[in-house]
Amino acid sequence: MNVFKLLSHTSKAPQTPSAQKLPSSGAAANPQLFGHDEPAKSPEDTKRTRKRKRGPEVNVSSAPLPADLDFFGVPPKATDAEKKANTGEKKRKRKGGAANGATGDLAQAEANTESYDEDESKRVLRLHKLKITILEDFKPLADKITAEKKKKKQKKEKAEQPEKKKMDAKKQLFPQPLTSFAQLRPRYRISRRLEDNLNEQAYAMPTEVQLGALPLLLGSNREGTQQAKGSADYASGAEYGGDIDLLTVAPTGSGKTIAFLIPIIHSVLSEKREDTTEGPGAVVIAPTRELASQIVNEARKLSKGTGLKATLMKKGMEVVERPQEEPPEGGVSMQESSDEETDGASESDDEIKAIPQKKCKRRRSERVKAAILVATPLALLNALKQRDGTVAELPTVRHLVLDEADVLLDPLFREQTLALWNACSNPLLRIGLWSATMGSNIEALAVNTLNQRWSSLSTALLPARPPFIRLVVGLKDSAIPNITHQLTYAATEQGKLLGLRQLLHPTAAPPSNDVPSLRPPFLVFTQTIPRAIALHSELLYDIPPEAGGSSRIAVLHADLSSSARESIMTRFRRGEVWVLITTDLLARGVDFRGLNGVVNYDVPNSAAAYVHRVGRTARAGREGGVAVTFYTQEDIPYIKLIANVIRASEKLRGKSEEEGSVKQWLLDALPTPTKREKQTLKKRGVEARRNVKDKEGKGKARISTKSGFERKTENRRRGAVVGSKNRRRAGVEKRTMAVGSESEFERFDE
Ligand SMILES: Nc1ncnc2c1ncn2[C@@H]1O[C@H](COP(=O)(O)OP(=O)(O)OP(=O)(O)O)[C@@H](O)[C@H]1O
Repeated sequence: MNVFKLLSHTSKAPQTPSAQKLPSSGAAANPQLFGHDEPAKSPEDTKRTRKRKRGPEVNVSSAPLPADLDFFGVPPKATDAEKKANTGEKKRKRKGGAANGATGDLAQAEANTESYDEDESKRVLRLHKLKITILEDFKPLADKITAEKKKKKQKKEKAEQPEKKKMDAKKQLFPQPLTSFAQLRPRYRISRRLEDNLNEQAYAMPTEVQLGALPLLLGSNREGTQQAKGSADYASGAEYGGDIDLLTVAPTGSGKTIAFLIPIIHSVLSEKREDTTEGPGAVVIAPTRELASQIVNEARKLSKGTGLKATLMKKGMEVVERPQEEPPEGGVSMQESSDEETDGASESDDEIKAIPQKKCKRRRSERVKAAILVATPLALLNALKQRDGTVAELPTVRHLVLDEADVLLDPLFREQTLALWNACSNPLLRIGLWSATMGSNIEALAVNTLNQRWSSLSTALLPARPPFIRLVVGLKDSAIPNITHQLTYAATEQGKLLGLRQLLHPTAAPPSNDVPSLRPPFLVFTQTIPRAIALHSELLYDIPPEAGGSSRIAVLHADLSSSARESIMTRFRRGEVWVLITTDLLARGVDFRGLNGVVNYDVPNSAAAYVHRVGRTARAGREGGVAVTFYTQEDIPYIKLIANVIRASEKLRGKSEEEGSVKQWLLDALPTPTKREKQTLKKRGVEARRNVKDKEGKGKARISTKSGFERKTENRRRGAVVGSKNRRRAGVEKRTMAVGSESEFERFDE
């Protein structure tokens, strides 16, 4: 019997394994999460139907749509404007292709790229659940601070500022949406190589975040600017010409990486800075080495053949000119320690290790010559730290991107990240903060930091201060709607192990009506490194040798060497490893395209952590991703945080309260954690699981460190010894029975 059948809460109707479409079965025809069941209207259509209702709620798993509305399986119908632009491009290619940046071609293409009018832009943005707001607009203020002689006038104007700020603070923007990648070159004049490199990825259409962020970051277009000037109410954002600071909150797996890389590459290429030995033009910070290296790969694919280089910050690299120095007495070499990067997980504090001094002799360092540098915060900070403890400046950096900005500005990394932000001393620095989750405190911190930086600059010679804009896709801080969630009460640690084994051996317990099947490859998350290691040894022999045995299961955590981490990542990506047990090290940003599911063996320590962990599956619009979360008695005080996220995600999918997996009675029954409890949980995780063993060496939260196979073999051996003893004893007994009956009771004492 499937013991979890009665205890599980699952969010989706049953599916037989054969009927189930899995993320591993390939890319989705449409990577968008919202609004792709409605075609984009051509500008002409819009004129005909000015007023329209909002698009219907998206139901990703809905029944087949009528042919004229089924835009899921086929590329979207191009608007007339796009068709013309595409035809123009094709004609140009047929002619043999003009030189890169040929203005005649571009002018032609540009002329063919009609823009959406105000109503249509608003409709498309709303349909795709994009909300773009100006958090701080300094333009009117900065325009007025022009010269000394206007001081008197300034005083009066300053008095009006608060009112102005208030009015501007909530201003919404409706930029021209980017509904096809073919619009990039004619509208924003991106380089031919960049366009070709993007085309090589064969993305059918932009995702929601790309649809909104690329027009904002790539700047103005002729029509957009005219519209912006022509209408007082219509704010397209084009007047900022791409010169903005941007905070983006968009779902996991929605393609944020290329949304920030394309504008960076375009900008660096436009600057045509020949000498990259002065320092990088753009820096991207990510919380883990795995994510940083993935971003570098993406950047390299997009910048292939452009002459622009992207590099991962590694041990021994120099970013700025520093005098060759011996490490301080008994101290730690910054260069050496930079490789011991943290993972953003609760145990990361333990991971910054001291290196014995004899290892600290600094080699002659390699100087970074790349235009785009991708690094983890500690690695870059260590490379910038000078002997006197100060941090060297990076004046060449014009673009700073904080990927997973909320964790980078969380107390764990905050100091390091802010130090790097401040080290980017170029007054024209533009910042991008990107994540799938963003607390309001992070937003406030970003605004504060921007204000402080601006007030420390001598602004007289600077252009107007750029606005700080926020782009939100979908529902903020929620899990993507195309995942099937399963919240399972396992009561105890043993219950969790049993549950995981049932997932590993689906034939032993065929998927019931309530429990979706979880096919490898999948990730298993634990709270700490020791628990990941223990769970790995427990399950090591669970996969039969015919299927590859112990080589199919691996553990990845921050205590492993970087080469071991890299090798496990490669084996998992290649499909050689099927089940990867890990900590929150892999919870954020890491993109395993065909990952079928995620198991939260230990409950994540915040709602945001849940959103990121489960977001490793069902990426780029793929269907069939499953997220299983086991909870025990110890988790009950906190599980409501997770139940709420699941409820919100199901609502986004169009499920009613009755259809959803998390029922109202469960939410009513679960306690609501206090603010303090939430903070403690985030910092330390569930206390009972911190110590693997209690005083008696057992512990409720203990995962046996012996594999099931080893234990079985041991038990069998022990059984055989006992059996042979018993048999021997039985023989002796028989003989002694014959001698005297009192000997019969002696056995009971043994
Ligand atoms: N327009 C697109 N069409 C199809 N796939 C896309 C598109 N853009 C990006 N992708 C793919 O989507 C996947 C996820 O992209 P990416 O890693 O950038 O997501 P993300 O938004 O940064 O996610 P996370 O929040 O988890 O970091 C990648 O495999 C990427 O190649």
